[in-house]
Amino acid sequence: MKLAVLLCSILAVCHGANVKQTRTFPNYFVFGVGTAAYQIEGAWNEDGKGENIWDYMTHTNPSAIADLTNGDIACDSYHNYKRDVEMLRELGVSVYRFSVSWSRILPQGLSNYVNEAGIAYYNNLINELLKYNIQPMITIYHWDLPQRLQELGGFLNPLIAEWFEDYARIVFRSFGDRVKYFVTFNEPSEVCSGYGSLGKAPMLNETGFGDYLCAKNLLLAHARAYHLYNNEFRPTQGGVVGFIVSVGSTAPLSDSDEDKYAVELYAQATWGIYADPIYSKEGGFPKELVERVAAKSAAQGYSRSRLPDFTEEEKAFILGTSDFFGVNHYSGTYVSQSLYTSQHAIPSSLDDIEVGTYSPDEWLQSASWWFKLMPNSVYIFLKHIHARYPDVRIYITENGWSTREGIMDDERVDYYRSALEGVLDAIDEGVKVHGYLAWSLMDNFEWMAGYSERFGLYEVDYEDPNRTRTPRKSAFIYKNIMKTRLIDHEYEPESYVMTIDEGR
Ligand SMILES: C[C@H]1O[C@@H](Oc2ccc([N+](=O)[O-])cc2)[C@H](O)[C@@H](O)[C@H]1O
Repeated sequence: MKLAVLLCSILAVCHGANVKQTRTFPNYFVFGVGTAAYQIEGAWNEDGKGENIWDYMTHTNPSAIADLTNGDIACDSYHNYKRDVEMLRELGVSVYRFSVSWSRILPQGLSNYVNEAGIAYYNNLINELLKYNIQPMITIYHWDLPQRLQELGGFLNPLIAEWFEDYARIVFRSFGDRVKYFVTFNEPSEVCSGYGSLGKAPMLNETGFGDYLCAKNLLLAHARAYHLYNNEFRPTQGGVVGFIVSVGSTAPLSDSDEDKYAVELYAQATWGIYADPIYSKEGGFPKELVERVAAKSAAQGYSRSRLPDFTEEEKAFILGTSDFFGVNHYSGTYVSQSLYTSQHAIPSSLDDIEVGTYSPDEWLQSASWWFKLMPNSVYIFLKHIHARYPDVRIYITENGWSTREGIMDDERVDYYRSALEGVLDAIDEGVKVHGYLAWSLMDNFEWMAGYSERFGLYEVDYEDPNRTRTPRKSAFIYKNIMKTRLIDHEYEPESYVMTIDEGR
């Protein structure tokens, strides 16, 4: 036992190195990393790829992005995918989550024309991964809708469910013989924020309408793809299909019943709206949210609720359509009814529930304005999901920390160590967490923040035409955690030269 750990056990007061150090991750637990197509691929118009809503938005409205950049080249993974797989081997991950670009596969979004060069690119990547025993996890949709479909209304058009089903069929048919983990949608809240705010493409800003309509259509699209897999592909391919929700951690600002209820309302409005229809016992949108939006809509003079509800048939069609709960987690906040101010956009979902949030100044600020470190946040959100849906199998599909440029990223090292302690704490208490995928394999195009925020285990040099990737300190630390299956707070890399371990 190392000296610091020994002292810790004697004093029983630990900071960083602590008595839990020997806890190991269970055998069933998988580790990996994630990326997304628009954020890394580049080659925005190469080999027949069609335009998507991020191409369109960044080209027609460059000032929407903090540093006026775009994903035209990004990490150039379209040409560098073999180096990406080499990095995965260096790290020793067992799962790589990446997304496929709808408009690289179907340039116009619709299934009449398949771009074989796009299919070939993903086949090459998948085959390279499997050569080294790395399991691919495909996200079918990570925010990059073909522009043509946006011109037809995008997620505001109920036909999106059919368009998505057709696209998913091509993905399952092309890759499902080798890929056993699929995710239909990454973070519906962020997809739909593109229809209810200026925060994401296509920046429609139909607040309190567009986001709700998108939620309904997206859930129906997801369910169609899930049933399609069940009926046509699962019998021969035998994989799993999940859905990824972004869940922040929350705590009531005070012990009052109002603030405890505010936690519930906030959960309903920010993630229950997407998760309850699939994972709850009864299905459908969360009850109080439905009531509140209906009441607010009536008070605002609308003759029907701005939240279009499901029919009973639709509820049944969506309920249970996920084989696991994929969760992306970053920030946390205190919530309270007393913090609500009527300065929220009206109408909007936060105005509908009349709840406000607060993150103390003492919480460490990441490089992303929206992301402060709430103490114990990973444990808190895992317990919250478990309490809401006790039987569900959870995979943390994204978690990480943003910094500016620099290789010695001790903040990120501390972040990963304490996040993974939170995972172990939750597992100890019966939460069914089966995997953890760090965000991200490498720095990439961080949506509205461009390249100004960095989430990578590997730093990417955007000045270099080859987009050289260099491992950060956190890459060595995460590698050691995956290799030993425990969190050694004392571990320091012997050198900062990355190699591939035998057998990887
Ligand atoms: C850094 C990754 O963020 C994911 O999306 C978000 C965005 C905003 C929040 N939030 O809590 O405010 C959480 C997650 C996204 O899926 C991924 O692509 C990365 O950009």
